[in-house]
Amino acid sequence: MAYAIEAEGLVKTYPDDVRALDGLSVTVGPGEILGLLGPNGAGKSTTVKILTTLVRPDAGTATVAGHDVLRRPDRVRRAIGVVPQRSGADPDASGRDNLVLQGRLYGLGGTAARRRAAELLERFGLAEAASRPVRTYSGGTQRRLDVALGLVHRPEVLFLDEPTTGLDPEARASMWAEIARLAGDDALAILLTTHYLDEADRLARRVAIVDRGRVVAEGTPDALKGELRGDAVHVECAEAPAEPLAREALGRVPGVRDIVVDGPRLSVRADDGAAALPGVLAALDQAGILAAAATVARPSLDDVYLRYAGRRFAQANQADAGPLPAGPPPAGPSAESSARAATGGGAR
Ligand SMILES: Nc1ncnc2c1ncn2[C@@H]1O[C@H](COP(=O)(O)OP(=O)(O)OP(=O)(O)O)[C@@H](O)[C@H]1O
Repeated sequence: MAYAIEAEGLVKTYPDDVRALDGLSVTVGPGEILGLLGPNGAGKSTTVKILTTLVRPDAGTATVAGHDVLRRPDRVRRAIGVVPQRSGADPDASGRDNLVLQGRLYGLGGTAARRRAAELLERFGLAEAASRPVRTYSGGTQRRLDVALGLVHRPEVLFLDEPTTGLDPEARASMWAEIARLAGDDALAILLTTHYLDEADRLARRVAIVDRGRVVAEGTPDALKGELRGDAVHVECAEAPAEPLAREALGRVPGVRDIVVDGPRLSVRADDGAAALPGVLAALDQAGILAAAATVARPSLDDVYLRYAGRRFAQANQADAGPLPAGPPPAGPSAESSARAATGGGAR
């Protein structure tokens, strides 16, 4: 299969030894949405910048729409649409004028640019707002215009960098529907970065979980979740226990595996979470560890992240994952072999 995006072993170190990418590899096929999911600082934007020719990698290779990003950046740029985190629209110009200008920048004649602008205004439900200055737009309307701007020149590959950050639930849902249509009807290859687990779960056919500059797991959301046999049992302790003590106590509970101790939050897996819960609480009690709350849940992408990155997604986000100069491998099983299993061998 010819990939629309193929990146292999990307490495990028910024000044002061900030290792933003540490051997990241991804592929995206035509008509496919790949969700690049990771907490703040994981390396998602740097990946997008390399693939859109804005930043040079220190090592690794990448082709986009069949063109090498280092050797043919001009061709790559013509083949891609980019919707950056921060809107590039002129706030004082109208939505229509922004679209027409974008068309002219891509070499369309005046009539063709106006025709394309009208098409996109219609398609993205912007016809009513078309003549108003962009600064009067709501967040959702502005974001729809940003996507329309990325599509003016009919790209083959679309990069969406956190497309729904800051949008209200209704605007997010409508953006999700539009993105799904772009991959479905228009067969665009879409690389979407997000730090919303639910967004990746809903929208992406495949998800690559990025942590500290590398892909730690990749597959369909269902395959990734399906790999986690059984239920997740989460216990929130009144205060953070000593890790060896908590591990030892939980390790004695029959049928319990994949123990993660993350401050006051303890997590294990069990085939039948509800049946295991009393034993888990009793073991903690015996060890003098006071549980404040406990939940049993079917696997979520958060559990997938926890398994491969060794910490909870929200915590990594808050902590600003930050760079690791030469960090240790994540906790858990061999990320690469499991990731391959999740995708039937297709993971990179
Ligand atoms: N121009 C730069 N100079 C120095 N360090 C940088 C630069 N750009 C990014 N970094 C650092 O590289 C790491 C990865 O950043 P990147 O923006 O790629 O992550 P991200 O996953 O996109 O995060 P976010 O969701 O916050 O955008 C972070 O530690 C960031 O601080």
